[in-house]
Amino acid sequence: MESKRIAGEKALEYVQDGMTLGLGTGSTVYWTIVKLAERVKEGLRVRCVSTSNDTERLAASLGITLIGIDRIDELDLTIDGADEADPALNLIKGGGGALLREKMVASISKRLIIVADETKYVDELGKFPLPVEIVTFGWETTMRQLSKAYPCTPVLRMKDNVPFVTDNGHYIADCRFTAIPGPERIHSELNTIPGVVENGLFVHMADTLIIGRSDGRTEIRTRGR
Ligand SMILES: O=C(CO)[C@H](O)[C@H](O)COP(=O)(O)O
Repeated sequence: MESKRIAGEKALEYVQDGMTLGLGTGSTVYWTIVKLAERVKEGLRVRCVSTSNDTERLAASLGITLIGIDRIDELDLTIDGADEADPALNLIKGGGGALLREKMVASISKRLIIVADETKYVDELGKFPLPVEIVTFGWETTMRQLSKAYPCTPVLRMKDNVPFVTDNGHYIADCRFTAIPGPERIHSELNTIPGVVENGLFVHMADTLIIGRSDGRTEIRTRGR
């Protein structure tokens, strides 16, 4: 928890007065949001777009100003978490089920900063099952299509013994790969399968990765442009 807190709070150094921000989802960005709320109470002026109902509730409860995504064309900065990040800063996201809104928000952000503890930084993506958001209609068919197209085993995500439903009313298929050596190709191909809404690969999207270490230090990695 401490390394998540360190990473999450460090991201505040990139936030400036007057910015419009994207707020990610999860237990690391939680610390960013709590710290942001402290700064807002001290007078920082920001407007934020949230990536999930959970984040919206948290941010609103802490007095952060929220606006709908449709009210803006571009965000100055989005801060979000990740389930895995590789040296090229490609990511697996969606462990919390918010990948669709997270990707939409990231796609209109001038800069995407990822906050994560050191366990998330990997040489190659793929140990964490890749979350794929799928429509509920014909979900078993979509899962069969996924396992025909890729060397992966899709498992329907469950919560409290019933299928987990995303904020958008969809299911999640967690796809177990042994490795994802070519994330670019898989990322674009996956979304061509009918029934797939979006997948949790974020390719060439993150600009900066803030890694929180268990020894209390942070490490910053930046994507080469
Ligand atoms: O992608 C996500 C939610 O959809 C999260 O950012 C990801 O799962 C990381 O979460 P945490 O910071 O709790 O480890």
